[in-house]
Amino acid sequence: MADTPKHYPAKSVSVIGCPFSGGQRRMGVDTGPNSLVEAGLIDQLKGLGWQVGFSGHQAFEDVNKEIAKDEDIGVMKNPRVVSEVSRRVASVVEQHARNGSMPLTLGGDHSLGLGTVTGSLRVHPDAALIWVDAHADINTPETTPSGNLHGCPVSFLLGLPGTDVEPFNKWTPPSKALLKPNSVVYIGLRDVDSGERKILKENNIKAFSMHEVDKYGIGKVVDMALDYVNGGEGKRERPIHLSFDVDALDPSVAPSTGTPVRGGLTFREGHYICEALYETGTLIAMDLMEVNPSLMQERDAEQTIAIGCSLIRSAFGETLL
Ligand SMILES: NC(=[NH2+])NCCC[C@H](N)C(=O)O
Ligand SMILES: [Mn+2]
Ligand SMILES: [Mn+2]
Repeated sequence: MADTPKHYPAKSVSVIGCPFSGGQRRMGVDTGPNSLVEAGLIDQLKGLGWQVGFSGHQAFEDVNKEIAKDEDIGVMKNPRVVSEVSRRVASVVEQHARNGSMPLTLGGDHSLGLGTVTGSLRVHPDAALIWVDAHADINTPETTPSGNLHGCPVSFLLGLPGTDVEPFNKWTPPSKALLKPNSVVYIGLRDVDSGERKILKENNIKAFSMHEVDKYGIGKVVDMALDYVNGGEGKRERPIHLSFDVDALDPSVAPSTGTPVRGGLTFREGHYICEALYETGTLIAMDLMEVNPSLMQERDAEQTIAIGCSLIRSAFGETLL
């Protein structure tokens, strides 16, 4: 059991609330971070023995104001706003990680993952990415069926063909991509677009879909994922950035999210992933994304917020016994 994280000097976490919804089209996901904090997340983390830094949510008002004016580029929706927010998030995450405090980013939509993972990799260039999601979020501006950039962050992180587009290439040019295809592992996939499927195959990207979760069980899947990124059975050293989209969970468990897909992770499977990653001591950052409290009924929203908090607690050391 890890007490001090292996890649940080102390149990210190910085909570980065990102009230942002411009990577998709449903209202309300920008209120996710505040709902998680209002539900008591900060004190819960303190209760687990962490020093918690939180001084209010990121101020994106000035960027958000530009949304109405932000014309499509090709099929991309809100490209300038998404790019600017990711750019800022990358530098905030980077600063906290450099100061020795683990960034915990609360979304907001998953386009924010472009920023969080970029920030992590600037400080921990050898980090691997574990992306827990119903979706692969690896569309490029050429393959995206929706134009919603929350379906694209991983392709930008990898600098795939098609991502050399303005305004993203101004600050994160594909030629300087920090993430390699063999440093990514997916868990929970079940809604992958045909263009994404091709990208996953061509780049040989490791993915455990719900089919593998059913076949092997979550314990084995997480072990295989960790063995893969660490390059050896039982090796647990490599820094890991966990990007958790709450829609990885089944909609019966986490209903208040913008793109729910049935057949997802159970309550325990979701928590198990977080617990197992905590146990390795190698987590260097976590994202909890796509909690949208304004969808569904109030009871559903409360349930989803509560689960967001408990997934985070599991990743920060809450145990059952
Ligand atoms: N982060 C998410 N919830 N992504 C959903 C993406 C859905 C679809 N693949 C798209 O590109 O539009
Ligand atoms: Mn998703
Ligand atoms: Mn996602």
